[in-house]
This record gives sequence, C-alpha cells and structure tokens, in this order.
Amino acid sequence: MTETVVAVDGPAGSGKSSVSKAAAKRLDFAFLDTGAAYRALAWHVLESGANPEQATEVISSLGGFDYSIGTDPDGYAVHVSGTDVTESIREPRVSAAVSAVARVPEVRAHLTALFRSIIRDSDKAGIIVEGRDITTVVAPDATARILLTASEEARMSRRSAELATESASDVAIALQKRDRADSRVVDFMTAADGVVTVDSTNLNFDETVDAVLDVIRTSHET
Ligand SMILES: Nc1ncnc2c1ncn2[C@@H]1O[C@H](COP(=O)(O)OP(=O)(O)O)[C@@H](O)[C@H]1O
Ligand SMILES: Nc1ccn([C@@H]2O[C@H](COP(=O)(O)OP(=O)(O)O)[C@@H](O)[C@H]2O)c(=O)n1
Repeated sequence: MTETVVAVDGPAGSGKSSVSKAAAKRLDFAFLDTGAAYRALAWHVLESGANPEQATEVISSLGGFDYSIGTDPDGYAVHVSGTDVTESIREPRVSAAVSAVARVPEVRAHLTALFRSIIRDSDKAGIIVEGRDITTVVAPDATARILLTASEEARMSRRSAELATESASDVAIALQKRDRADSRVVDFMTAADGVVTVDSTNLNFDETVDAVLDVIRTSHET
C-alpha cells in the first residue's frame, strides 16, 4: 500500500521524468511515467494501421491494448502485448501522433484508471507520478503536488541535446506543436490551487532535484 503519492506535472522537456526519477531513487520510492502509456497507445494505434487522428479508430484500439510498465526508477521497461517498446515509443513518429490519441476522453478515462491501480498496488512507501494531469485529475489528493516548469528556450535546448539524430530546429518545432495541442486538453502551464511551482530555468539538474525533494519534505510536515 502506497502511503506517499507525489504528483508532478509540466510541459515537455521541463525535466519531469529525469528529475522525478532521481528524486524517487533518493527516497527509495517507486516512479511512474504516465506519458509512456499515452506514447505506447499511440505506438499501438500506428502499429495496427489505425489512424491516430480518428477518435473512433483510437477507441477501437483501446480494447486490444495490453500494456505494462515497471515502476523502478533505476530502469523500467514498457511492454505492449509482450513486445518491449521502451525505445520505440520515443521515436519522432510516435511523438507526432501522441497528442491526437491523448485528447480522446475515453483514452484519458481508461489510462487514468490504470494509473490509479498502479499507484495503489506499488509496494514501496511512496511513488512519484509524472505527467500532465496528475496534480489535477489522476491524484488531486496527492501528498505533494508540483508543477515543474522551465522557459521554452531551456526546454528546447535540453531536449535537442538528447536527440542527437534530429536537428535542433526540428526538435523545437515538434515540441512547440505538441505542447500547443496538449494544452488544449489539460492546463499544465499554470499551477492549480495547492500546487507548488518549481521553475528550473536557472537551476542545474541537481538543484532541481533538491528543490523537488524540499517540496516533498515540506508537504510531509504540513
Ligand atoms: N534543471 C535542469 N538543468 C539542465 N538539464 C536538465 C534539467 N532538468 C532536466 N534536464 C535535462 O533535460 C532533458 C529533458 O528532461 P526530461 O526529464 O526528459 O523532461 P520531461 O520528462 O519533462 O519531458 C533531460 O536530458 C534532462 O537530463
Ligand atoms: N498525464 C499525461 C501524460 C502524458 N500525456 C500525453 O502523452 C504525451 C507524451 O508525454 P511525455 O511525458 O512522454 O512527454 P515528454 O514531456 O517527456 O516529451 C504528451 O505529449 C501528452 O500528449 C497526457 O496527455 N497526459
């Protein structure tokens, strides 16, 4: 039974995944990357030849979506029907299709229920869950709720440093397009009531992890 739930939201490239993972390791908590599930469904839709832009085709694909993800911050594998898709869900074709899949309300309801069961079943004392709507929809009553932000410029340069095979401008354009589409569905740019903003624009990685750990500690004390 998970006692402490930490919810982290924010735009693409703000550091949600890497910072949450590092904080979870420090606390010996589990870690859940919810974006991986939306990406895996987009991969599944593309793989089955369905059109991600067509909500009815996406909803039909949900029936055969057999998904699993680990919650170990030291390394987690993502599987769809037994196929390891950990790497392939990061491909640009999946990033380009994921927002269309994520805007379908039936998809969000299905995955939210899945995330809640993973959170409930985790055998660690705590879990850090990151995504876009964790502080507001998936776990609004989490022990600590954090909005991790960074300037668009910082986010783009961090993301393009990771994706060496693509040009910086291609990465920037794709990221802006995805953020714009995603923010029509959930607001992850402004902190909801009770959500603490950590702006990492002028913090290095370790300072950002420390800032997140501080919010978690403070939330425990109140
Ligand atoms: N405060 C920071 N300073 C510098 N680089 C950072 C910082 N936070 C995260 N990063 C780096 O930025 C990149 C994108 O982070 P990631 O965790 O993938 O973001 P998100 O999950 O929000 O899309 C990673 O390479 C990560 O190591
Ligand atoms: N809680 C969440 C998490 C992700 N998503 C969707 O999943 C996509 C991929 O999320 P991600 O966290 O892997 O994206 P990055 O920020 O890591 O690039 C996002 O662009 C959203 O479309 C969502 O709608 N709700």
